[in-house]
Amino acid sequence: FSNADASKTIDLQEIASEALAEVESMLELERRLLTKGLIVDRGTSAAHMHSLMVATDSGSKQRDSTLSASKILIASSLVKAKFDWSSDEARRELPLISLANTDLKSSCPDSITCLESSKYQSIDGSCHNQAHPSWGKANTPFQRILPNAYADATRRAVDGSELKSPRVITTTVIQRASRTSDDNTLVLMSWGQFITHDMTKSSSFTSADGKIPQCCNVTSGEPLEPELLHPFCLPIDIPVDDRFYSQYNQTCMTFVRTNIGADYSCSLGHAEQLNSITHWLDGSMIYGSSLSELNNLRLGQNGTLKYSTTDDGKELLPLRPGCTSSSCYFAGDTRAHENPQLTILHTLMMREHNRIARALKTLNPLWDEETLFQETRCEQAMADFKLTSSAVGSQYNEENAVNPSVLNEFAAAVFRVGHFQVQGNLVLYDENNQEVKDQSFTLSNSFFDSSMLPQPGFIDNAIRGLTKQLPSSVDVEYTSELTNLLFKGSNAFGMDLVSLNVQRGREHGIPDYNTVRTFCGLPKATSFEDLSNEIEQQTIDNLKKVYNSVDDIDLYIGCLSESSRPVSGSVLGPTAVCVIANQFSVIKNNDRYFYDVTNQMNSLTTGQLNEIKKSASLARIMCDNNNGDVKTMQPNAFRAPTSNNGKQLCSIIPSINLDMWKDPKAAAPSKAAVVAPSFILMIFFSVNLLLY
Ligand code: HEM
Repeated sequence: FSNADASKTIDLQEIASEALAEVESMLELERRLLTKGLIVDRGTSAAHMHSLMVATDSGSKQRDSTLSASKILIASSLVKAKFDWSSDEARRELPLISLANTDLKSSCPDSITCLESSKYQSIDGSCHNQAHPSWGKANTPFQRILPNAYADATRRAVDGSELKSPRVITTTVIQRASRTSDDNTLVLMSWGQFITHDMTKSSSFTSADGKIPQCCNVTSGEPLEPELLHPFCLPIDIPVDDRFYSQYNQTCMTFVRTNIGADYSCSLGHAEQLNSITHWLDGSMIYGSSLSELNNLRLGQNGTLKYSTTDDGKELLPLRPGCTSSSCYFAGDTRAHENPQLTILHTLMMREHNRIARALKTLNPLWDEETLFQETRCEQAMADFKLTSSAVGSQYNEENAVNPSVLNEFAAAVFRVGHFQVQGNLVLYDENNQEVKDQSFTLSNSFFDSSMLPQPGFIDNAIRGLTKQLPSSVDVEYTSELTNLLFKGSNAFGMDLVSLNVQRGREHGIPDYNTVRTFCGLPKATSFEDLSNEIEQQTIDNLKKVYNSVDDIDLYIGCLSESSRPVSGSVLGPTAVCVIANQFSVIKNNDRYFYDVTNQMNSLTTGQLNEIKKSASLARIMCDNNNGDVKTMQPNAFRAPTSNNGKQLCSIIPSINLDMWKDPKAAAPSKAAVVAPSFILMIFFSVNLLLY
């Protein structure tokens, strides 16, 4: 090793055996906890709903990956300790130690082989880049802009002490929501969530039978005794005098760590959290991230997706067989029914897919089911979401491509700032723009409840609400529906999303705000006062109460605090804009299947590309796929209807001319008719977020 003490030697096999034994004893502890019932079971309300958000269908695969990575991680720590390496030395030296000749070899991820270059992108996101087939694949690790900031199991304050409980950060820094945006509509928020669910899902560790460990004593509301704590638990302390939870005697909020994965190089080194869905903007929330999910969603007729119907024949998402709960719909992402607006977006996209599949069938009657499905999968999303791209499209160069994976800083901290836009009360409007009082609802009463969707008028009234109601506007102001009542179900209290976000960032070892801010080109702050250009004084005063040093601020909290002074033309501050722009640029520029790439065998024709750029819009999707009563829409649905974005009749909002996809040979798709299979989801949104 380049810097190791040559007098020290290590027996790697011995270390491997020690690591295997340590994981075995962890599993033994888990078995004992399970027999005591320390798992989150159905019906335990907030914790159960949270587990729906963070558990995954591929749980057992992820569990195996986590256990394997844990063995490698433990072995790495043992080697680091033996050589007395600093974190920097360990980061440099450990990846040089191969595990090929040890018992840990079987813990390394299997390598992936690709078919010859494929016309359609794979459903699990693999093989976009033949030389790096795992890039962007589901169940592979996040990447990072900056090295992780672990002290031990989480991040600590710079003086080595424990950081204050995330709940104390919430109650000190976060204020009650009171202000709304002037010019955006609530669909901007919902779209942000929809895009998130295309790109990232940090799934929590589950037991062998797919259940999330319970990390608090559910009877007393207190922390569990240490010997009863599952090794993947990292519960959040709630102070006894908490302004809300004290009335329910809750001093503990359950929290389970994210699954991890090892590097494909099969060497020692740190582990990284896994993204359990494809990293690409490929519509995985519509189509799933695995073949089994996709097969379960396809109808197998004319390229369409499965659906259920209302009494009057309107298509809704398909229903899980035998389901009796209030959230029985399924889509490509398990979080689809987390709130009714999100379920509506999923419904619109499923309808749009089926609308396009039927239109392509009419245009090209000889296309078989598979061709219709694949062409629609590509075409639908491209047509649905107009991206800002150059008029001449872009070029993909495989040799220069870099890893496009989702950034851990983005997923575990920065993009979560979108939560501030959430409204606690959702207002629905009828065709006369009058509130429909008996259908308007609060978020806390509708988490994972999509039973309203089949009600007459509900979807159309909700579409009008989404495109009329204004999102909450101010950074450190949150609705209490999220900070006290998240996933409350029928209980009196729920969880706190801000605490979960802060804890998730620390658990993922996300660097502090000042470090990332400096990476983004802002001056490094040496005192809290140095933040005054980006953060309001009142917020700085509150930050000082909960952080000892300006180098301790959680990235998510720093980015939230910044957005009271957004960069010109954006709703976000400079650090958030920098990380988000970095993320979308890396995903777009390294995707062979991106819709506007013009130099691939499967690229769109110029005519098709122009058609999409000219005419694709969310307004059009809403016009085409509502229940029949939405007759007008502002052309830019993300912006409030104003004089230069006034409501128009749906009939005059531009729509894509699908004749461009007519296959001249009719019997089989010609190259010209093969649509570059990439999705256009994000820039539509991110441009709004960054620039508006
Ligand atoms: C009603 C609206 C929303 C609710 C109830 C909600 C709730 C949640 C919850 C419970 C988590 C997981 C927390 C954890 O345990 O780590 C989460 C994660 C996340 N949310 Fe939201 N969210 C909403 C809207 C949004 C919006 C509008 C955005 C962005 C514009 C967003 C971005 C994210 C991101 C990036 C993650 C991390 C995803 C991952 O990697 O797992 N969310 N959200």
